[in-house]
Amino acid sequence: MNASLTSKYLQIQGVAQTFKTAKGNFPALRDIDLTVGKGEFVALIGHSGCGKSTLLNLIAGLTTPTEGTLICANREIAGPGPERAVVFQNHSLLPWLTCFENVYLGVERVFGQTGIVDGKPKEDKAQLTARTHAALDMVGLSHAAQKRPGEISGGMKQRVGIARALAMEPQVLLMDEPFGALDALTRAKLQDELLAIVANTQSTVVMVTHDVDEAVLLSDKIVMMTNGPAATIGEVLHVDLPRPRSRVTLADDPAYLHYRKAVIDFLYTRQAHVEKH
Ligand SMILES: Nc1ncnc2c1ncn2[C@@H]1O[C@H](COP(=O)(O)OP(=O)(O)OP(=O)(O)O)[C@@H](O)[C@H]1O
Repeated sequence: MNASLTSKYLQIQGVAQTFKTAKGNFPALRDIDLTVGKGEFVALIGHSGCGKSTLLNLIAGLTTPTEGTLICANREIAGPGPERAVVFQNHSLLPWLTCFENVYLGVERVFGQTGIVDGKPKEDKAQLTARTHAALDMVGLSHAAQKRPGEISGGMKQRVGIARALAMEPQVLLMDEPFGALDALTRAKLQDELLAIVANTQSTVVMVTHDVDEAVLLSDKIVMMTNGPAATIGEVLHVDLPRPRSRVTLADDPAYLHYRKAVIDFLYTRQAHVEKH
């Protein structure tokens, strides 16, 4: 892969999104320009309603922009694709299937179809099963493969959602507040697991979060968004902390505290949220 494609793997150019509502047009996003390099970890942070999920959905190809273009690996994003997998906050597992079956479903869709998918030929059942087990193993859930979502904890369900996305071997992992609904300890554990997995898979990640510490700990770039309506990118903070990162070591690292303060200043001083009544 050439250097220019590596540094401009994901390109968002002049993107705007306006929704048609009963009360007329609602401009959610305007003038979004962003470049993400291959293997970069990017956090989208901003106050509630500023358009983080709207931007993520555009990258996922679940919606199309009113203006502008999104490009992934030199190709315009025209819809969802197996190279971009999404992990939602509420894990969205099918309750009647086991953890194994929930992951297998996605694996089969990407690698089990007849014909050539993403340059790879069709795989047989044994190969699909092996892929599924490998993904569950990566998130430490081999022991729960035969359990149904109703029989496991929230953190475990979230892990299944991550395993399902990872099993598709996506080039880009899109995560919409994946740990938002979890308690602080489970959240910390999954953040550490995600750091290790991404270091291993070299995936490009775009993650929506509300959590300043999560953004600084995980990211290479923090994209800070202004308040809506017509939200845009206020500032991009480059986080140059060496990897692997340890939350314990970083807790009193001056560079970490500097990045943390920069995000807090942006959110609570420059973009102080004004509640609308
Ligand atoms: N389909 C839609 N139709 C109309 N308005 C929408 C639609 N989707 C989102 N919006 C509006 O666009 C704005 C951005 O929404 P979005 O969900 O992207 O924000 P967010 O930053 O992800 O919020 P949160 O952090 O609370 O999840 C909000 O004002 C929302 O009400």
